[in-house]
Amino acid sequence: MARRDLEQFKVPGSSNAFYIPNFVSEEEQEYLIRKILESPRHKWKALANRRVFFSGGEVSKNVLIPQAMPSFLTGYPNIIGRLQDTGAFDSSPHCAPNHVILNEYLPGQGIMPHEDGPSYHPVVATISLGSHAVFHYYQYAIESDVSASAGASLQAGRTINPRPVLSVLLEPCSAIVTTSSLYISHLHGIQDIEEDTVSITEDGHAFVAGLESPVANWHMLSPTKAQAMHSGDILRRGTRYSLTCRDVEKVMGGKTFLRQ
Ligand SMILES: O=C(O)CCC(=O)C(=O)O
Ligand SMILES: [Fe+2]
Repeated sequence: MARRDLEQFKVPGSSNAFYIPNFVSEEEQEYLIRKILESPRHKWKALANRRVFFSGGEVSKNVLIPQAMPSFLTGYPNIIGRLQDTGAFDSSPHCAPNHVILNEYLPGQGIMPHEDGPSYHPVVATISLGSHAVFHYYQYAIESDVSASAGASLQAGRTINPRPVLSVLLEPCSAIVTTSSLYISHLHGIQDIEEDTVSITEDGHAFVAGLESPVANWHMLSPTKAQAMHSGDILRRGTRYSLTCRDVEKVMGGKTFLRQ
């Protein structure tokens, strides 16, 4: 696949988020989901609100203990190589993701606002399969800002401003790349609801019901899907798989460990 210029996929309203629709084809999506479902049951870890499995190894104390990735990531359809071709990992230590967390969400499941933490180089590429998600980026509240703290949740003792700074609609087959400060100093999450309702203003801006923040990548969605959507349309969630691909900076057996 030809090298893609990430700049053309920049999400309006942020210089650190890039949305790539149709990153994989429908056929590739079908194949990936089949391979994911064929993965041995013991590889999955059940969490309170989703199931996960780790590819590329385990991360312990910020260090990756590496293991081979499954061929659906490195062979056909070569997700890792395709991500390298975006240039997103050009300045990461291994110039490619070496760790992939696969998440499975059933309708009604989500992920609380969180940070991905310091084990990783500050770039994450997330591929969505099987269903859409509305993905929000949040900021910590300034403690003196009383109105922002109303209804806010806490992460590691810090208050999160409940109003997202950026919201994007992730279509099945898409990739979103989050970098720099949006990775380092922001949080991200997906609400645990069964459906998302889109409202569209007369001037063509889309909002997700219940949230003040607009869908920042509305004009980047696959034309057929976005054009077919009307105000008040309900997007029912199905089972969604996400492949979250990152580069763990320190790898066991890597240069740092070989040095005597
Ligand atoms: O499923 C997603 O899109 C996000 C998952 C996530 O944030 C994570 O695995 O850290
Ligand atoms: Fe995350």
